[in-house]
Formats: sequence, C-alpha cells, structure tokens
Amino acid sequence: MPEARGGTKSSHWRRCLVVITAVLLLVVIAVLVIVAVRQNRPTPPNLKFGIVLDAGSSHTGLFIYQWLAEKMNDTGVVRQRDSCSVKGPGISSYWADVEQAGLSLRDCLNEAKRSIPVEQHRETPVFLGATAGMRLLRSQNSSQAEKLLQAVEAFIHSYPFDFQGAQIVTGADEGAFGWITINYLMGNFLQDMAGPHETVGALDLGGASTQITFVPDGEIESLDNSMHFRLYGKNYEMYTHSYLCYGKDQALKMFLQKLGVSANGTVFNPCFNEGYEKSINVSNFFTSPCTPMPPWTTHQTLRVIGTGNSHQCRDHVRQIFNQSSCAWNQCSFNGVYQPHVWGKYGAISAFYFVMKFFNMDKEKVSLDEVKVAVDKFCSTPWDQAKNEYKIKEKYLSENCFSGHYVLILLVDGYNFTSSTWNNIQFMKKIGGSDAGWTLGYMLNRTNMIPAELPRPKPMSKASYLSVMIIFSLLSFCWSSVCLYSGGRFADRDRRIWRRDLI
Ligand SMILES: Nc1nc2c(ncn2[C@@H]2O[C@H](COP(=O)(O)OP(=O)(O)OP(=O)(O)O)[C@@H](O)[C@H]2O)c(=O)[nH]1
Ligand SMILES: [Ca+2]
Repeated sequence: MPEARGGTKSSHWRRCLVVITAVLLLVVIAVLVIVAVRQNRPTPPNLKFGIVLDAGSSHTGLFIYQWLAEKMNDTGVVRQRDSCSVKGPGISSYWADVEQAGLSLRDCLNEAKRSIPVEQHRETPVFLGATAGMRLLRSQNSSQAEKLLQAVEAFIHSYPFDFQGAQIVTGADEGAFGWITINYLMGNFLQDMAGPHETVGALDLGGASTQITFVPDGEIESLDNSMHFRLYGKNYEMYTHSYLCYGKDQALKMFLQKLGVSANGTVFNPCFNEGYEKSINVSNFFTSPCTPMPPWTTHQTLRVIGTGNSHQCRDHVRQIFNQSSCAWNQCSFNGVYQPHVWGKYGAISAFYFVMKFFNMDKEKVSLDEVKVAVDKFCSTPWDQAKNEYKIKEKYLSENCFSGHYVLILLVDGYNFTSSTWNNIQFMKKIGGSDAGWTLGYMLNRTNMIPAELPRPKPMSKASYLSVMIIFSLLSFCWSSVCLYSGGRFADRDRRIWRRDLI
C-alpha cells in the first residue's frame, strides 16, 4: 500500500509538471508572437517632404526638407534634401511690380517639383516667410506690402503643393526659429534630456536685420525680449532681440548717410578700399525707413570715393550704435536690454560670409587676429584686392565695412570680449542642412516638435534578436529538463510497478 500511495503522488507531481510546462510554453510562445508582430510591422520607407521659402531682404532661398513619417516627432530626423537660390533680389524689391515677385520664384518652384516625387506633391506643405525687407516695406506702405504678398501667394497656389500661405515673420520669431534650427540640428535637445547640456545661442546677420537669441544664465528683465518654449519635456526661457535696420546692407546705408558730403557731391569713404569709386543715385539709395533722405544733399548723384583708412572706418561705423543710455541693468546698444552673453553661439548668414572671406571662420582664431586681418584688407588698394580675390565685386568692395561692422556689432554691441570670442562658431551648415530660421519655422508650423518626450519606441533590431534567442534557448532548456525528469519518474514508476507485480 505505501508504494501505491507513492505511485499516486508521483503521477500527481507528473501532471503538475506537465501543466506548468505547458503554461510556461504558452506564455513563451505568446511573448514571442507579440514581440514578432510588433517588431515586424510593415514599415515601408514613408518619406515626407516640406518646403520653406525664405524671402529675405536681399534674396529668396527655397529649402526642401524630408523626414520619415513614423519618426516625425523625434528630434534630429528632419534633414534638408535640397535648396535653390532664387535669381534676383528679395521680393520686397518688386514693390512697384508685384507680379514679378511671384514670377521670380518660378525656377526654384519648378526645381522643387522635380525634386519631390509626383505622388507626394499634393501633401507637401509649402510655407513662405518674409523677413526684414518686407517688414520695412510694410512700415512704409502696408497696402503695397499686402498686395505683394497676395501676388506671391497667387503664384505659389498655381503649383500642385499644399501651400500654407505667405507671412511676414516677426523679428522675435526669426530669432527664435534660428535658435531652434541650430539646436535641433546639433542634437542639443536630445543631449539635454540625457543630462546637463547647454543650448547654443544664435546670431543671425541678414541684409536688413540682425537677431541675437540665447538662454541667459539669469532672469530676463524685459518681457518684450523673453520667449518661452517647452520642447521634448524641457522648458526654455530665451532672450531674443531683432534689430531692424542693423542687417549688413541697411547698416552700410546708415553709415554712408552719416558721412559728410562735399560741395561737389563727393563722399570720401574710409571703409572702401583706396582706388574704389562708385556713383550712387540718391533717390534710389536712401529709400528705406532706416535711411530717410539725408537733409544735406541737393545732389541727385553722389560720387563715393574709397580712402581705405581702417582706423577712421572703425570710428565711423561705431557712430551708428548709440551707447549713450540704458534704462535696464545692462544693454547692448540703442537702449535695448540684453543680459550678458555666456555659453556657446552659432553665428550664421552674413556673420559667416564675412568671417569666411577673412579666413577667420575657423576655431581658435583670436579676436586680435580678426582685427589684424580686417585692417590688412582695408589698407589693400582696390586694384590689388580685385586681383587677389575672385569674388562678386559688390561683396568685395563692401568687405572692409562688413569686417568692421561684424566686429563692432559683436564686441561693442553685444559685448563679446577677447575671452568670449572663441565661444562663437561661424557656421553655414550643420550636417548638410543650412543653419537658418526656416527649419525651425517648419518644425513649428507642422507641430513636429512635441512639448513632451515622445513615447519609447519598440525595441531595436539587435535587442529584438537577443530577446528571441534568449527566450528560445530558455524554453528549449526548460522543455528538455521537463522531458528528462518526466522520463526518470516514468522509469522509477515502471520499476516500482514491476516490483509490485513480482
Ligand atoms: N560677403 C558676402 N556677402 C553675402 C554673400 N551672400 C549673401 N551676402 C550678403 O549677406 C547679407 C545677408 O544675406 P542673407 O542672410 O541672405 O540676408 P537676407 O536673408 O536677404 O536678409 P534679412 O531679411 O535681413 O534676413 C546680405 O547683405 C547679402 O547681400 C556672400 O557670399 N558673401
Ligand atoms: Ca535672413
């Protein structure tokens, strides 16, 4: 009888073992199936596209971006696919013939049609953002600015894209979206999540305005200069200011306006190389609100003669910056509040063009070295400069002024010093995408930057394979152990049974 009880116990244990094994195997199989289904969901390369037209004061650029649809809310996935530089001046120059403004975009829009697959045209959003040139035109003649934008809109509507309209971007948005672009392309929002990592400030020098944007290391005193963003689960309080009229072209006009004119209509310009001369038509030249017609001239044409005097050039350029009053704890110039600059900066557009010309866009170049290079160029006679540098004559002739202007804006204006100069990185592109406000603008308009962190993704291919292999091995081992133990119990039972029979 005891043996019979032993036999019942062992068969009960065997049944339990079989049930446990079966349940475990079912669980393992269920897990494997779930993981396999999640992991192998069909993921065709679903490319999406977006177009932004940067209608600047001096020229228009078209940028085509692309991203994978399923990754649109991740940081750093949108990349520039293509870009096209519109021939001719900025759209605001067409104020007297607004139809031409739209037509000027034709070649680039056609190029965009060729670059983006036909089946994607209808769902590709197109944005046009106009900056300081249109801000100036609006301040002079708002109905003309409106007509111009409407003409441009009508033209873009004739294309098969999903056009979202033409807008004049505010100076604050221009600064903020430039900051977002730079930090997005540098991957700073991602790194920020992993630990303490500062964002990079943005310095943009255009033709008609310039922007400075950064996250200060203290409170922002002036609400007008403060912007709040919540990106990927983190709050950013940034300082931004856009100086209308302080773009490179308008600043040159303000500077020329401050130079005296002789009785015969000659202007001696220390910021043009010696031997350089040009005539300017007064009524065509002093047209913007930045430079109302100067009271001192009765001449229709002025003869501007370069004297190439770097020292005098510097003194005259300083005069367009008013440092006399500040109603805040600290200011940049013209009484504008600005917290002290700290951390790293990306300097784009004309900051880059000018520093590149002087070969001073490299890291570790000191402020003194830049000053020396600018002085050297300013004292180069015009004929020699033309032989040495094979670039557009307009840019070459303005580079002595531009060099001084960039230095004075950054040092006297924004208060960078010899020791903080190396925190500025002069840049054009970041990993193949142009550094400008357009990408940040598109990310914002398409809600592609979430306020909160995106939910974690299903595991990577490597982790998936590891899980599959580990689970398979475990289930194999477990089954083998069970079968082996089951066999041993069966043998023992058989032996007991045989003994009972004997
Ligand atoms: N030296 C030099 N200057 C350039 C070059 N390309 C453009 N510029 C000038 O640099 C300045 C800034 O150019 P952009 O950034 O395109 O200016 P923008 O966007 O038209 O002007 P905003 O509306 O004020 O932003 C303008 O004065 C241009 O004429 C270049 O290759 N070399
Ligand atoms: Ca610009």
